[in-house]
Amino acid sequence: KASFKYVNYEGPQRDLVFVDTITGKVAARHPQIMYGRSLITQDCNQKTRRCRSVSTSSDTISSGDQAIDDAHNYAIATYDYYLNNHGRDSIDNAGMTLKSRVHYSRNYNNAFWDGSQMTYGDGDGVTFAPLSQDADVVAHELTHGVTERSSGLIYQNESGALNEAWSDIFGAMVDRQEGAAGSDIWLIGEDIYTPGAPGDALRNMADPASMGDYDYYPDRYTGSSDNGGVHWNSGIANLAFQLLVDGGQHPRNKTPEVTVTGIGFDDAAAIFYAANINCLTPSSNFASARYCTALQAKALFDGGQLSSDHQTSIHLAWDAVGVP
Ligand SMILES: Cc1cccc(C(=O)O)c1OC(=O)C1CC1
Ligand SMILES: [Zn+2]
Repeated sequence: KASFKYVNYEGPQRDLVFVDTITGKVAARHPQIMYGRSLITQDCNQKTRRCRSVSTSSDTISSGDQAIDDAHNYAIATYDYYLNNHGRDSIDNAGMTLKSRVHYSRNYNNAFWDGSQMTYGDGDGVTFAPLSQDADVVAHELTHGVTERSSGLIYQNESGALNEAWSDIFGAMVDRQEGAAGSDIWLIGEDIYTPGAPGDALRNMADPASMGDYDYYPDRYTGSSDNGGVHWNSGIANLAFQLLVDGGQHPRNKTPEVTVTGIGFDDAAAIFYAANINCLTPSSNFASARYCTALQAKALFDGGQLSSDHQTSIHLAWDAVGVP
């Protein structure tokens, strides 16, 4: 049976979307509300101020500068991902203009969301190539904006690791939409990290420890570096998401051995998106993430058999990474 319920997302336009309660996917959007992408992409020309606008096109561009084109075009891809899969109209769910700045500073090995825009360095050519040149990086930065406007997860310690993980998770989902397949989906920054050394990545969601990150809650980092390990402990939630999608066991044989039944990309992403906008709060920790993802599985799939199967998989995925 296919039943529909309309979900009234918050936001000035009060978007109305119809969610299929069996699949959890957006089935239809309110016909009267117009959706239009709005973008501004700027070239900072290796400076950090007075960047000049190079495009305000709502469609893809080909300026000849790959850093500019990728920042602009991957922002469009990320906007489309959130609208088509989750019924969200931009970062604020009210059509906010997506602002990006590229060629920021000199040899800048960084990309960041600053509360109102995405900014990408060119990298130093050794550690990083220009950082907008990977779809998962652009979607990662834009998702920091989504998280800031929804759960507001504080960027330190456990809430900060969840903030980072949600950005990697939706970065992977957009990478997949743009053509990544198989294990490449789970590599973060693979197109821009160490351009001279193929095959590595900034992070690996399916085996975080292979890139030096944490993959098991009892072993988590509890120091103060990296804002309390936000880019390191994110591996714990990243791995939980990958196991929820694909099924299987922890890649480094933890005891007790846990085997997860996968539920696929669409349902896992719907549940994690709903947790961010409906349940997680600024100070949520890993235990809250377990609670919220299980709760949203029940809410999205209406408490039926599919819902209980999904809840079982969610609990096993968090068990597998040692989250209580
Ligand atoms: C390269 C970099 C440095 C510091 C913070 C971030 C950050 O945005 O958290 C960052 O970008 C990423 O992690 C994106 C995913 C590759
Ligand atoms: Zn980040």
